[in-house]
Amino acid sequence: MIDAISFSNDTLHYLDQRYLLLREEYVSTKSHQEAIEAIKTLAVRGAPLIGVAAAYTIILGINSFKGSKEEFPLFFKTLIADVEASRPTAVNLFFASARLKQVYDDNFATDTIDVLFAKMNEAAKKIHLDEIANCDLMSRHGVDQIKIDLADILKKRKLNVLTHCNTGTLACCGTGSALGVIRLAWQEGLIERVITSESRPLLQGLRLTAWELQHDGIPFVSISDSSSAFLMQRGMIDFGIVGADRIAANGDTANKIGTCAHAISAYHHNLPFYIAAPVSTIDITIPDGTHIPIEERNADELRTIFGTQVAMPDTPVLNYAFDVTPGKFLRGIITDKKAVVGNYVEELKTLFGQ
Ligand SMILES: CSC[C@@H](O)[C@@H](O)C(=O)COP(=O)(O)O
Repeated sequence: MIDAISFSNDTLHYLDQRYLLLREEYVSTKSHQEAIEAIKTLAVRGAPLIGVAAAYTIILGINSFKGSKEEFPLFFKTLIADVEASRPTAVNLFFASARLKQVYDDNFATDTIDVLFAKMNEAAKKIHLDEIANCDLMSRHGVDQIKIDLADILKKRKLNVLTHCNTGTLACCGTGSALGVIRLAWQEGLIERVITSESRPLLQGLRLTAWELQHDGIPFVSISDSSSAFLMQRGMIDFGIVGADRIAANGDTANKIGTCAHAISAYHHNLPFYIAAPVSTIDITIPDGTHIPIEERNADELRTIFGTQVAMPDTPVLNYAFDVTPGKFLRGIITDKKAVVGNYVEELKTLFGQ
C-alpha cells in the first residue's frame, strides 16, 4: 500500500499529493512550520490524514521546544493555535489537537517535560493507528449495508458506483473511507465499475482516486463533476459513496465541493447515496450543517490549472472547498462503529455514548 504519511526518527515523511501524478515526491521534515504549510497547501490532505498530520505536526513543534517547563504552556498554546488555523473544515484536525491537549491537561502538573512529550508521542501514534484500523471497520459495515440495500440488483448483476474526491489511502492512511468500502466490495465481487468524478478545481478524483484504483486493478472511468445526473438518468450508476470532512449531529455532511449535487441527483433518481467516515469526523457539538465552517480557497486555484492560466487573471471567483449535503439526501452514514441509517439525530448520539 502507498505510504501517504509516516513518522520516524522525529521526522515526518509524506507523499506530496499536489504533484501526483506528474511526479511522486516524498518529503521529510522536522519543522512544524513546514508541516503546517503542507496541510495548508494540500500536500497532505483528506480529513483523516489531516488529523494524523496535525498530531505529528504538534509533535514536531514540541520537539523544537528548548525552554523551561514554566515557558511550555504559552509555547504549546501558540503551537496548537497555529496548527488549528491551517484548515478549518476537516474536524479530524481539531479531534487530533483536542486529544493532545487532553494529554497535556492531564499530565503537565505532575510529569517532567520529557515524560509529558513521550506521552504525547504515544497519543499521536495511536491517532494514526486508529485511523488505519477504522478503514477496515468502515469497509466491513459499508459492504454489509450495500448488500442489504442493493440486494435486488445484486441478484442479477454487479454494481456501478459513483465516488467523488479522494477518500483512499492517500486521504485516510488505511484502505480508505468510501474508497475502502469500494475496495472491499470489489474484492467480494460486488463491483462492475467505479465512476470517479474529477473534483474541480484540484482534481482529487481525476488524479488521486483514479491512481489508487489503477494501482489496485479495479475498473474505473472518470467523469466531469457535472456528468453524474446524466449518468444516473441513463442507469449507469447504482449508488454513490463519498467521504466527509465534518458531519453535524443531524447528519448534514460537509465534503468536497460538488458532493451535494451528486447526492441530490441520487435522491431524485432513487439511488442510495452514502457517506463513509470515521467517528472522528463527526462533530456532535454542532446541531446542523449551518454551523460547519466552510473553507474558501485562493481564487487562482480556479483560474489556473497546474500553473497554466485558464481565465482572465482578474476574473472574480468563488472558490469554496466544500459543500454541505443535508442528511435527508443520504441513505446512510457508514462509520467505524456501525452503519447509521434512519434517524441521524438519535443514532449519531449513540456513537458518543449519549
Ligand atoms: C476520507 S477523506 C474525506 C474528505 O476529506 C474528502 O472527500 C475531501 O473532501 C478531501 O478534501 P481535500 O480538500 O482534498 O482535503
